[in-house]
Amino acid sequence: MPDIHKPAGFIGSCRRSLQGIAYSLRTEKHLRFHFFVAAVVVLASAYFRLSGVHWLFIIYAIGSVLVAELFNTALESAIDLAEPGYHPLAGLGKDVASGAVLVAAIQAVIIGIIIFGSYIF
Ligand SMILES: Nc1ncnc2c1ncn2[C@@H]1O[C@H](COP(=O)(O)OP(=O)(O)OP(=O)(O)O)[C@@H](O)[C@H]1O
Repeated sequence: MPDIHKPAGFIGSCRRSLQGIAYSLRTEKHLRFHFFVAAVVVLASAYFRLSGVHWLFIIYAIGSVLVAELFNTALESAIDLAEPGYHPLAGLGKDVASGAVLVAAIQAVIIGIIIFGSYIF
C-alpha cells in the first residue's frame, strides 16, 4: 500500500496522473472511442492542412472531450466508493457528469462541422 501522504514530487505526480489515464483507458470504452476519434480528427486536420487558428480550435475541442471523460471517470469512481448501493443522488451525480461529456462532445462536433465544412465545401 503506497503512502498517500508522502509528497510524490513532480515526476511522481506525473506518473500517477498517467496511471490514472491508463486506468481510465482500460476501464472506459467511451474514453477509448473518444481517443480513437481524436486520432482520426488529427489525421484529417493534417490531411486538410488546417490553418494555425483552426488547429487551435480542433485541439481545444479534443481536449474538452477527453478532460470531460476523465472527470466523468473520476466522479464515477468517487460515487461508487461513497455509495456502493442504490441512491438517487448517486445516479443523479453520474448523470450530470455524463451530461458534461455530452455537452463537450456536441461542442466538438459543431466545431468540426464548421471547420472541416469550410475546407470540404
Ligand atoms: N449507485 C447508484 N444509484 C442510483 N443510480 C445509479 C447508481 N450508479 C449508477 N446509477 C445509474 O446508472 C447509470 C449508469 O451507471 P454506471 O455506473 O454503469 O455508469 P457507466 O455506464 O459506466 O457510465 P458511462 O457510460 O458514462 O461510463 C448512471 O448514469 C445512473 O443513472
